[in-house]
Amino acid sequence: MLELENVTKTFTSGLFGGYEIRAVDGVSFKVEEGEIVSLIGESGSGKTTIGKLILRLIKPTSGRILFKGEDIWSFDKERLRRYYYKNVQAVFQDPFASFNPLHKVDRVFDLVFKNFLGNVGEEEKKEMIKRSLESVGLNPSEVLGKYPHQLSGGQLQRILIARALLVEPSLLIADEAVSMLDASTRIDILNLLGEFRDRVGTSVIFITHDLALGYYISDKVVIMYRGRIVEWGDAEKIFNNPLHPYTRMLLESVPDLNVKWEFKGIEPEREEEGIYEIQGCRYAPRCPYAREECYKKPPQTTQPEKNHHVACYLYK
Ligand SMILES: Nc1ncnc2c1ncn2[C@@H]1O[C@H](COP(=O)(O)OP(=O)(O)OP(=O)(O)O)[C@@H](O)[C@H]1O
Repeated sequence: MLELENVTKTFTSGLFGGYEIRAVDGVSFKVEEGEIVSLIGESGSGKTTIGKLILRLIKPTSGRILFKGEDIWSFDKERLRRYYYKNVQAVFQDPFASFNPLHKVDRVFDLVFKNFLGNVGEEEKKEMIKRSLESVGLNPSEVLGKYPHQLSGGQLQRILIARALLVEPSLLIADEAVSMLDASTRIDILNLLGEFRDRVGTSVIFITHDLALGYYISDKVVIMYRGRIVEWGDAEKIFNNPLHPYTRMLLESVPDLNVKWEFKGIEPEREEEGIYEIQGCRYAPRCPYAREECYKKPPQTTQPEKNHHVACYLYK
C-alpha cells in the first residue's frame, strides 16, 4: 500500500551549511494494508524525517514514495488534499501543540469536514463527531465545548485520534503519539489503534524510540540507526532473535522492573558530526564487533531467516 524506494533526505547543517546530514539514507520498506509497522531508533535516527517525507511535508533528495502504486510527488494540489490527505492521517507527540488554546476543542473537527467530508449536514456532523469520540473511549459531553486547558493530555490525544480516524484513512502515522501519556493511557491508546486496524483495516506507521511499545503493537518492525535501516522484519522475530548489535544493545538497555539502577560509568561521547562521513556502517564506532571492513562500505542486507533482514557484516 505504501512503499519507500531507496529514499534519501539530506539536510545541510553547521555554520554556512558546513556539513551534510543524511538524515534518511537509502531507506526502503513497505507497509501492507492493515499492517502495523513500527519505526524504532534512538533520537536522531531519522524516524520523524521519514514521517514528514510520507506526509509530503518535505521532499526526498532522491528516491520515491509510492502510495497505492503512485508516486506521492505526482499528485497535484487538489489530489493531494482531497485524496492523499484523506487517506493518510497523522497524530503527533504533543497533543497540546495541535490545539489553539483560545478555541474550544471542537474546532479541530472543522477542517476535516471542510476538506474531506464536505456534504455532511449539521446534525449528521454532530452525530459523526459523537460516534468517533465514543469510539476512542471519550464521553462527548465531557469533552465537547471545553478549552484545551480544561482537558488532560490523554483526552486531547484521544480527540486527535478520533479526528484522524473520522475519515477512515488507509494509513495513520503515529509519531511518538503516546510518548507524553501515562503508562495506562498509553496502553489504552495502543489498544485503540489495534482495534481500529482490525475494524477498518487502517495501516499504522508507529514511530517510537520505545522498544516495548513497538513490540506491543506491531506486526513488523524497522530498526533505524543514523538514517539507515539496520534490521527489519516480523516483530516477533526481531524481538525474540535480535541480530544486529545495535538492536541487541537497544533491547539490553530496556530497564528490568526487578533490577535496581546502578552506576556503570558514562558512555563515551558520540562523534556526531563525523558520523555521516563514515563510508561503512554508521554503528561501527559503537559496535563491539566492528572490524576494518565495517568502516569501508555499508554492509549488504541479508535475510538470515524468513521475514527477518539485517544489514551487518556478521551475517554475510
Ligand atoms: N530541518 C532540518 N535541518 C537540519 N537537520 C535536520 C532537520 N530535520 C532533522 N534534521 C537532522 O536529521 C537527523 C534525524 O532527525 P529526526 O528528527 O528525523 O530523528 P528522530 O529519529 O525522529 O529523532 P527524535 O526521536 O529525537 O525525534 C537529526 O540529526 C536531525 O538533527
